[in-house]
Amino acid sequence: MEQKIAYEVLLAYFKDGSYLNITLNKALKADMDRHMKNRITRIVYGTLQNALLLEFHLKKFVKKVKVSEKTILLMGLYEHFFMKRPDYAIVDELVTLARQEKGARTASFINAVLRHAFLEEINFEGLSEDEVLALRTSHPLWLVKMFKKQYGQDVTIQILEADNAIPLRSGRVNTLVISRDELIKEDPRFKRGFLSEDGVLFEGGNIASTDAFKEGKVTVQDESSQLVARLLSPEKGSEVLDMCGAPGSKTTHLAALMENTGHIDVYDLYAHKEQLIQSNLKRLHVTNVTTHTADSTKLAKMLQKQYDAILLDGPCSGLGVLARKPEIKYHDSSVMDEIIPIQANLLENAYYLLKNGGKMVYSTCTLNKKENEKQIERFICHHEDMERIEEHTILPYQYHSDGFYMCLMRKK
Ligand SMILES: C[S@@+](CC[C@H](N)C(=O)[O-])C[C@H]1O[C@@H](n2cnc3c(N)ncnc32)[C@H](O)[C@@H]1O
Repeated sequence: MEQKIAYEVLLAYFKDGSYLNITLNKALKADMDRHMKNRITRIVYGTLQNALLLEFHLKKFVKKVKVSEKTILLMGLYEHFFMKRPDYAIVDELVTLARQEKGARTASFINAVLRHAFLEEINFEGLSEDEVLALRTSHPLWLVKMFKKQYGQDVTIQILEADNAIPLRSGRVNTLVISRDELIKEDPRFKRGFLSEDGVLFEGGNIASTDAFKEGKVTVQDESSQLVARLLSPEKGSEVLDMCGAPGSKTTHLAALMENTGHIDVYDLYAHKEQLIQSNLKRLHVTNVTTHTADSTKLAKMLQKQYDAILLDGPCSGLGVLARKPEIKYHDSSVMDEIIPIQANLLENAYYLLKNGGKMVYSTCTLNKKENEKQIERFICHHEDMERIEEHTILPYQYHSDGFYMCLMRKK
């Protein structure tokens, strides 16, 4: 049963590029046993996080496989090398799965390949140090080289290893409705987080299936992402702009910090995403926000007003969230080059929309310094009246959280 569910989630990713976290959350039913949910999650995430390494080993035994066969074989190799389950149990379960899904011929093929592949260790002979590191941690070589250049060898190794950890199930208590202590008392499956003062960690599977979530007492948000709204800390009663807001995690946090006073305008490029923000506003009892669909690179020309506080949590390469979204590391690196000028353009718009004496936060969930520190250095260079107040990079291994960059600035 577990193998079949994990197989279906992984196959949907390998075949159609579906979002892993969305298909997995749909597959984990509320009435499933907690240990079963954990095992399925581990097989799904572990297999995809380690896919480059597992494919490297697999290529020694088969040259061409169908996507359904590849999915089963990678699962088997993951369970053998990382979960250390007995080989006979892995083969038995996966051969049965292959027979049910694809018939007797596929089952005997899977049986033969797994038995051979389990007999050998993974062999990196003849590869460079960087190539071995890239394969061992299943990251593309360009990314390993980029991190090494920007962070040095030791930090890079820790980042790459943290990218292969199973992410925590983190949430943010909605202080408009309940305090963190009260929530934990109501449902003891929630524990205090250790990074954000609004953070909780959940040990019962999917937070979105709890009553607390449905009643708007808690929302799904990584703890490092929760530090962003607190860094901006808008005053009660102030005018706030959130330039890239969907699905609204930080907008709703800003609203909670403002205790539903003042006003927040939130924008996103896509109409369907504006609806996501609206449904989160409703669920989380937020009443001081107006949503808009527009391109925020054109906002300074469109709007006549200026704001006391601005959040720019824009598009980025997502290299801080590889544990949660391992599929990102297999994307083409050219995406990054396209994003950098868009981020610079969004920053320019933020500058013109900010009042003198106003504050803004620029944040990303990436660790690429060209999108973070370097982007802000260039921005500040162009605007002498902008002052950098605080800048933080959270690396994913430090708190078992997403990696995040955030910078608080003030306009003089
Ligand atoms: C990192 S996500 C924002 C997450 C959000 N702040 C939250 O905490 O839930 C970046 C968002 O920027 C939006 N976006 C990208 N380009 C944009 C643009 N030119 N104008 C407005 N929104 C944009 C994307 O649709 C995406 O929803």
